[in-house]
Amino acid sequence: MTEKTLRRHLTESALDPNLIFLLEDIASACRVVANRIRNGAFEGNLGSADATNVQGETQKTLDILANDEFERICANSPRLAALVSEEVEEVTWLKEPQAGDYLLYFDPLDGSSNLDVNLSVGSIFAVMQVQSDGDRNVLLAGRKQVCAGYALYGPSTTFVLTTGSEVSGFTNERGTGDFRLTHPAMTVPHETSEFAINTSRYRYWDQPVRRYVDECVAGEEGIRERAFNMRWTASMVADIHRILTRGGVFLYPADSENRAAGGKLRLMYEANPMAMIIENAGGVATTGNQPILDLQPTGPHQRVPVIMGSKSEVDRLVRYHKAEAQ
Ligand SMILES: O=P(O)(O)OC[C@H]1O[C@](O)(COP(=O)(O)O)[C@@H](O)[C@@H]1O
Ligand SMILES: [Mg+2]
Ligand SMILES: [Mg+2]
Repeated sequence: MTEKTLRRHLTESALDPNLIFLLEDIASACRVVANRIRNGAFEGNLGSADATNVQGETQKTLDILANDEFERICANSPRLAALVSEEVEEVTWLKEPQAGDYLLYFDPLDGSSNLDVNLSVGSIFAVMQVQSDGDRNVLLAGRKQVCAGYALYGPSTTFVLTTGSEVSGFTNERGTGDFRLTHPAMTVPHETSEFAINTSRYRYWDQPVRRYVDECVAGEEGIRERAFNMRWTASMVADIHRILTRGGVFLYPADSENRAAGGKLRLMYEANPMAMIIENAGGVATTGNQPILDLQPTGPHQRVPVIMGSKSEVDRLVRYHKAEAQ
């Protein structure tokens, strides 16, 4: 472990000072959200709010509070032009956009069904840039992300960030409140014997996903000739953090039940940021048929199929999808 704080890590980088400003605001928002979650039971903030979001999902009180904290804190950033949040239908414009201004995409609270049972949740974010003066197009492909990250509110609060190449993990220190670099240069091992998928959806799956999972479950007797383990936390942040730490493959594929909606997870503030992190850590992120980061978005709340993690397993899943398509 190094003594380096997130602030030092950012100020020693070659990043635009306005982006550093924004990233420090995002980290502050995550710190505040962590406290709101920790004190949720005392402040009467567990449970559902009397509202649904743009995806028709019941909002938790903390979904709304977390969104408000992100908005309140990040609105300070002088070159932040717009916010795209899971919890807000319309894009929130903060200023007249100028080329190079920043666009923040975020899922303020991910895995919020875990809140009431005191399991891990997180926040996910990505930053892109306005392409030209006056351009209000926020539907940019994930390859244009200038940075992406997440906070995991688990036994400790962890902040994971990539600004282009390396993926760095910071742990929030009680007392000082600093995020300290505890996991430099995180990498996803290429090989793994662990998969993550909600297996209660087996009846809806397409053949390539069934084939893959059936072969894993067959263990030593099957064609994989080894035992596989399965983990599913129902919080993408927690599952991806485990995969960044010890490898694995995460699947929320298109299936017969969610296909009409495009999938389950949202492209702009779930799939894209996690895909950038996984790719920069040496993993692979795909819909099954194409790299997530190459998708041309069609809407700010678009849903997509997601398969990401250790290269050898994701490559295998892509092969199974190709074989099915032939
Ligand atoms: O309940 P399911 O179908 O297993 O879905 C779990 C998935 O849904 C999500 O909770 C969606 O995120 P939100 O809580 O932000 O809506 C992911 O984090 C997770 O991977
Ligand atoms: Mg989410
Ligand atoms: Mg959410």
